[in-house]
Amino acid sequence: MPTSQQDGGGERLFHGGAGDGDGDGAAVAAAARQVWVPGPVIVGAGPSGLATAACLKARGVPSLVLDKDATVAASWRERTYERLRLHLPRGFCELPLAPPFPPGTPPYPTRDQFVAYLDAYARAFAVEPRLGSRVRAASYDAAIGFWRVAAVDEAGGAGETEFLSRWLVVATGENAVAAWPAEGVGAYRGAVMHTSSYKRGDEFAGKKVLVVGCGNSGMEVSLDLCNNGAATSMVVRDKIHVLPREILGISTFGLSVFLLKWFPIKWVDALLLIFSRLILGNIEKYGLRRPKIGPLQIKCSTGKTPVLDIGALKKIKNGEIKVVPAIHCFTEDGVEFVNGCREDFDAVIFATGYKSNVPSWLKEEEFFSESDGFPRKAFPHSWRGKNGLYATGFTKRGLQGTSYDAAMIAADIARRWTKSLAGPTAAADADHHETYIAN
Ligand SMILES: Cc1cc2nc3c(=O)[nH]c(=O)nc-3n(C[C@H](O)[C@H](O)[C@H](O)COP(=O)(O)OP(=O)(O)OC[C@H]3O[C@@H](n4cnc5c(N)ncnc54)[C@H](O)[C@@H]3O)c2cc1C
Ligand SMILES: NC(=O)C1=CN([C@@H]2O[C@H](COP(=O)(O)OP(=O)(O)OC[C@H]3O[C@@H](n4cnc5c(N)ncnc54)[C@H](OP(=O)(O)O)[C@@H]3O)[C@@H](O)[C@H]2O)C=CC1
Ligand SMILES: O=C(O)C(=O)Cc1c[nH]c2ccccc12
Repeated sequence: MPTSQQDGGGERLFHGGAGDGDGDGAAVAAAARQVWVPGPVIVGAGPSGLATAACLKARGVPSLVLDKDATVAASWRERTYERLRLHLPRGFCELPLAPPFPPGTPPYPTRDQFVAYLDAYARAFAVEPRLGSRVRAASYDAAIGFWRVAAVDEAGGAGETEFLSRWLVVATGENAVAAWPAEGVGAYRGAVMHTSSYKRGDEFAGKKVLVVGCGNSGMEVSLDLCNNGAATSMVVRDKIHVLPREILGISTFGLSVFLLKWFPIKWVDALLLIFSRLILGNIEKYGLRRPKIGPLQIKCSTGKTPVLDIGALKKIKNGEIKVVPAIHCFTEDGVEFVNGCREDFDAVIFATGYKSNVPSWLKEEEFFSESDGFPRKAFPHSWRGKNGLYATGFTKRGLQGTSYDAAMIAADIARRWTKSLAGPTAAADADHHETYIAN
């Protein structure tokens, strides 16, 4: 953690880098509380932030990781349900430079196993984020060539600190905040929650529950509710692709990655759909209409993930999970669907996805879009902006995208770091190079 020394009215601090112990360098300006960070500031201590810090560390670059929550990987620890497992095989979910999951880990690790993996990863690279530090605002100060990152101490004690750094890595994730339908729930009086708060189904035993949305969250939460004795309905308002998680004993994802090395995406999609039909049957008769475009093509062009079925489909087929159409409006005790039918529900669980929170704190609109909070450039160009701004974990490619970003960002910053140590002329050359590449 940083050292601090009182100097006149203001506090001047120096941060020695994550896990590097107390700092020993010069301080910067004399505002209320400012900390100069020699390496990059990374906002977010999820898989993306941890992987970037680890890759930087491996190249000898210190960094400061900030997270608003009290633990690393809080999205996984706090905002997922208990029975969640990774839906991609563990080999596709490992972070860079780390040994594989420990022996005995199942092919699809549980949430707790993944959290333990992330804890061990942070420990192995001695990444020690400054936790409970919520970034309220960040902006580039062109006059001094530094990012000003204002972070609030969530516990209240330390107030607000402004971190100053040459480099800012945005690692707050694609799933930073729950997305709710703009219409709200009107006069509805039952229980309402989002899947990010859903933990387990036992509190819903014997209740009538409506799950709104049929992505992987909607499907898996519906299955969990059903397994816990809730009478479950799931809103399917549009076309969706449901694929078996495995085909002929091979993970559908792994098989796709392999086939894509040899065949065009359209052929691979066609093959996936043939196998899905053979394994899952005709799912259209259960209200699950397939889009015309194939699942991988949709994933690539929009980022929308196909459902990888872990058992919900069986429950849909046997009627335990009831597929219902879009909601027209909420009533006091339930909903009216677009087909005019009304039904009462004890609880409504929104499985309506997530949003980036970047526009709420990053004062920059050239690289990040203010409308969706994602980099304007898509993978594989989404990792670097201008003036030392980087983004990791915004590729819509899961943890594999995270690993790619982390490696690219660390290599790029390490090159500039080395030049900055070599002196101002070399550092200016590095910046010139950045402009050249970016344009
Ligand atoms: C339920 C679920 C299951 C998934 N399963 C898989 C899978 O099996 N395989 C796969 O490859 N991908 C999967 N993904 C997609 C993706 O890999 C994960 O969402 C992953 O956690 C993304 O990591 P991240 O670090 O980018 O974001 P997060 O894990 O969300 O981390 C972001 C961090 O930023 C912090 N933060 C946010 N705002 C601020 C702020 N203003 N100041 C300070 N800190 C802030 C948050 O507290 C959080 O700790 C899944 C996603 C979800 C939602
Ligand atoms: N085991 C695992 O590894 C799991 C992984 N995940 C991953 O987490 C990420 C987020 O998934 P998820 O939370 O499912 O979010 P998604 O964004 O993937 O899905 C949201 C769903 O909600 C629907 N929806 C949105 N608004 C409404 C509305 N007003 N009425 C009805 N339906 C609505 C969408 O339908 P439409 O298409 O019509 O907009 C879509 O089907 C994904 O990457 C997913 O793969 C999630 C759960 C488990
Ligand atoms: O969980 C997710 O949504 C992911 O991003 C993982 C993922 C990346 N590419 C895919 C293709 C099909 C299914 C899941 C994924």
